[in-house]
Amino acid sequence: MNSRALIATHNLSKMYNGVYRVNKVNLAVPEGEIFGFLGPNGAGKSTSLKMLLGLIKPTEGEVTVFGRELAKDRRSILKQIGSLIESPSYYGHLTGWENLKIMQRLHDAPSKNLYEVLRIVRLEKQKDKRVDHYSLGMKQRLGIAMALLAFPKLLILDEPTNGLDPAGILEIRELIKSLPARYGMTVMLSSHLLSEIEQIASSVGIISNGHLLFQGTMGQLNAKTKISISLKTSDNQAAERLLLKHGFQASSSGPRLLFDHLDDTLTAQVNRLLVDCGLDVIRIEERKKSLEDIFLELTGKERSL
Ligand SMILES: Nc1ncnc2c1ncn2[C@@H]1O[C@H](COP(=O)(O)OP(=O)(O)OP(=O)(O)O)[C@@H](O)[C@H]1O
Repeated sequence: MNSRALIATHNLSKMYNGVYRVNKVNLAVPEGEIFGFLGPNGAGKSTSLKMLLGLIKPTEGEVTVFGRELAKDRRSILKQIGSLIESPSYYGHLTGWENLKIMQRLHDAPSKNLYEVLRIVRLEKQKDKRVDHYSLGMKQRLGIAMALLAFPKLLILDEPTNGLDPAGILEIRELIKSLPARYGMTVMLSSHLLSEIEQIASSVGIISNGHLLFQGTMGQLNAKTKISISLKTSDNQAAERLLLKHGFQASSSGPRLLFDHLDDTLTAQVNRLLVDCGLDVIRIEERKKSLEDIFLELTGKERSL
């Protein structure tokens, strides 16, 4: 990654009851990006995020944020991070405004920020309602407003769209996406949904069973999706032998022959070779390995270890 890593971890690990739930994770979250931390339930996302925020102590490894070691400079680092981990904490009997006011004083943030964050999360009209009477989506937006109050350089959000309805998800997604350009923030957020990360993140880290399996830009992850040509003939075994003689290696057998890296010209050549040798070509299909396939492949492999 080209830009500076705002968060970097070195062999970050956490053991619970003799089992490593986070295992030698080396994260590099680039500045100014939205970094999606993706993994199935129980993969170790929340545990990792809690270590980044100094909420729990790593069993091993180090966390560096803004180029400074978290263990040595905890207070000043945490002052510049906004976060929402698990459900937002608030006083239900107080209004949204009163809750924000408490946070604003705690953070020593300018009071004009109160209006600004309310506007960003679109809670201006409900600010005088008791939070007990808020919908789940409103509570989540209040949580994000609290995390934004001091306009931190870094925002860490654990499953921010969890439990929201589709309209709420869309709204929060658009809001988060606007933060790097509008306020120069770096955002790290976790999700167990590939579709969510795909739509929001510019960089991604994939974790499963405590291991970081992939880290890079969304473009690098997308580059792993590949097109293959699937072939069905009147005699697949004969076709496979014939094509191999001409330098075409099938990547998998079964009812279809699969070939990687066949462009249009080579596909036409394969077709001609088969027909010329008296083999009927019944189907030629293009198959694209989706991101979902790759995600399942990555996490599935890990599961079977
Ligand atoms: N305090 C704890 N004590 C013991 N085990 C824990 C503790 N916290 C988490 N774990 C275990 O560590 C593993 C990772 O949990 P974690 O909450 O980090 O996963 P996650 O990726 O955030 O998934 P989810 O989305 O389901 O929360 C799980 O198996 C969980 O049961």
